[in-house]
Amino acid sequence: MSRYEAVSAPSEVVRAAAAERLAGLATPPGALGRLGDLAVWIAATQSMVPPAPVTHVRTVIFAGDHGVSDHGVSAFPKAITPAMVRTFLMGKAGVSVLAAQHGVSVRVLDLGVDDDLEGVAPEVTRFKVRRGSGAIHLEDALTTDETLQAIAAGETIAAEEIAAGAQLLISGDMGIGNTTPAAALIAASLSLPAMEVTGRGTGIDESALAHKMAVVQQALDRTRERTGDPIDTLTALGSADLAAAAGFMAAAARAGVPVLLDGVISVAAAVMADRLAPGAAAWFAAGHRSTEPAQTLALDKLGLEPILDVGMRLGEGSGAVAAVPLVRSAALLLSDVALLADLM
Ligand SMILES: Cc1cc2ncn([C@H]3O[C@H](COP(=O)(O)O)[C@@H](O)[C@H]3O)c2cc1C
Ligand SMILES: O=C(O)c1cccnc1
Repeated sequence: MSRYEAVSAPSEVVRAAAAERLAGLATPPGALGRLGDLAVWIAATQSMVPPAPVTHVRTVIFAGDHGVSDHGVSAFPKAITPAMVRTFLMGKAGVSVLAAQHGVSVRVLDLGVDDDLEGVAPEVTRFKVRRGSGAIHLEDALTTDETLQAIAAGETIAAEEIAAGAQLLISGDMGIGNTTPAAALIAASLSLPAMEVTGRGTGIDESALAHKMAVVQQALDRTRERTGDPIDTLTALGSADLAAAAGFMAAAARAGVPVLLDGVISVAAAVMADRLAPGAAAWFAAGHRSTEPAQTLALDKLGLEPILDVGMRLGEGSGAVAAVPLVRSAALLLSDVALLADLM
């Protein structure tokens, strides 16, 4: 199936040329630290040395509800999900404020919110697959057809964002309960037990955390035979919003457009994208480290070191958007700092 075709990495020749330019800048070797690595990565993804300024950054928030949210895994009720979709549309969410400050566009899409979102613009629900997903410890999240529909939606959305000029894409999330399927997808993909991946999400207490771990473990035990395949894994343990985010990232990588990852939901989608399109992770950078344990475990597996580590655990794409100024600075340093050889 073509969906599982490997993705070629950013050009090694360009990467080497970018590394050579970095080494020749009028700075001591290594003095730019991780900004230097980031600059080399951006240049390689652009296939351009020096890299172009990263002006067009676009965020897509994939919204959806999760059957598990009725089973004591979150500190909040699922009615928050449609309320937050309306808040993104008003430009008043956490990510909205950061994105406005940094000149990043935000588009929110309802893939599976358990509400008909009456009165919102039709383009918000254009890709809706269903209302809510199955409670993954008891039943599959989706049917196979729904998973394929959601992945295809994500691919279309990526193509639209790229056609609109995106040089860097961010996937954000909104959906009460979504840290549970995100942890389950990461556990299934990395062969880890629930105990290692499950975190507090919106801030559950000790006893709710023990219960959430049991829910994740039950979901893993229920589906163990089917998680060798990424589409089956998304059907069993994911959701429409997570499958669409995975399709979005896989399509970005195939198109040669870099993606800046956010917290545990975004990184779970990235793990799935790298399974759907092996090698896709070479097109991803990690915006920040979330407090969710699964996110760090998955970033290690993908070989990614987060840019920021400031204790954020919001989701929505916020940690990635907060890192955008550093990505921009990295590209600009590699293009605009003098070469030491030109000074002497
Ligand atoms: C007001 C509010 C705004 C949010 N924005 C993102 N999330 C984040 O928290 C939720 C995931 O955590 P859990 O799995 O514990 O429910 C998701 O909605 C995620 O997008 C929010 C959560 C709340 C309550
Ligand atoms: O890691 C995240 O992005 C996250 C953590 C908790 C709740 N929502 C999102």
